Amino acid sequence: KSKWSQLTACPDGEKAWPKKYPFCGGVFQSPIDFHKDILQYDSNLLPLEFIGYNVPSTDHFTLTNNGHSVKMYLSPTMCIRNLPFEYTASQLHLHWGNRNKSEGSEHTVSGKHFAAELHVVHYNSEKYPDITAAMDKADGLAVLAVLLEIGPFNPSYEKIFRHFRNVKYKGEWLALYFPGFNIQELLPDRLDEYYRYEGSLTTPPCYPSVLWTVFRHPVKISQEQLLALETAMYCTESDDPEPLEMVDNFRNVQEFHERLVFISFRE
Ligand SMILES: NS(=O)(=O)c1c(F)c(F)c(S(=O)(=O)CCO)c(N[C@H]2CCc3ccccc32)c1F
Ligand SMILES: [Zn+2]
Repeated sequence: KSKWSQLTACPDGEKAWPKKYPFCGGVFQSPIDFHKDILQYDSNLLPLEFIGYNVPSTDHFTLTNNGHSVKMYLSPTMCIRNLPFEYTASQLHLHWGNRNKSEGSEHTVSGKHFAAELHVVHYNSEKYPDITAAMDKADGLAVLAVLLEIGPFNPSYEKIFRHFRNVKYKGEWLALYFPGFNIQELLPDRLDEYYRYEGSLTTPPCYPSVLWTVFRHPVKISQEQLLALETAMYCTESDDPEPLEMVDNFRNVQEFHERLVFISFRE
């Protein structure tokens, strides 16, 4: 990141994280780079099954800017099967770059960043009562990741992006009613093709508690939708005299020694 982007971006200081959050300097850290000599095909990796992702319009979602990402709380009726346990949805959020460098994904493939990345965070509701109890347990969380790249306008993503303009500043929140919205519209078509590995939260406290599923196929959003994401959000509060743009809110890839990433597809 250039000096300027560091100056204008949220003070991320990921190098300083381990001092305050020891797990950030520990093992099983995410994100990572997927490259061929750490990938291993696993025929037991089944397509994920989503329950309750087609949420009724009576449900509302809370969208909030927490100063380093925009997160949307999801309905607890949403869950995933076909993982070692049943995992219940908690929230979704995104990571992105900046207007001069639209390479803000967290995971990379053969060293290549994608434009942005969507994360849908779930917790193991079979073993833990809520995400707070689950988030520091080795089998506590499951995060679905979608790599985003530039292409045609994406009406499904627009259903959430158009509200981001109303939570521009840290601390702002919005209760949203979506007339019939299937969160699965945000995922790629091939739900059977994904990377799977055990990793961590990519933000402090970086607990090594995440079963990662990164879908192989990227989803396309338009240049304009991406630019709106890269320029609309601030990590500061609305009355802050020195506004800081929320850009480059992705963690750099972590060392991945003696570990394998399992893939559900044959290359
Ligand atoms: N990239 S990621 O998927 O690892 C990831 C984030 F990148 C991120 F920013 C957040 S957060 O909630 O916005 C801020 C930190 O809590 C979470 N939130 C998770 C972590 C802890 C927690 C507790 C309650 C609800 C959600 C979360 C997260 F899982
Ligand atoms: Zn994330």
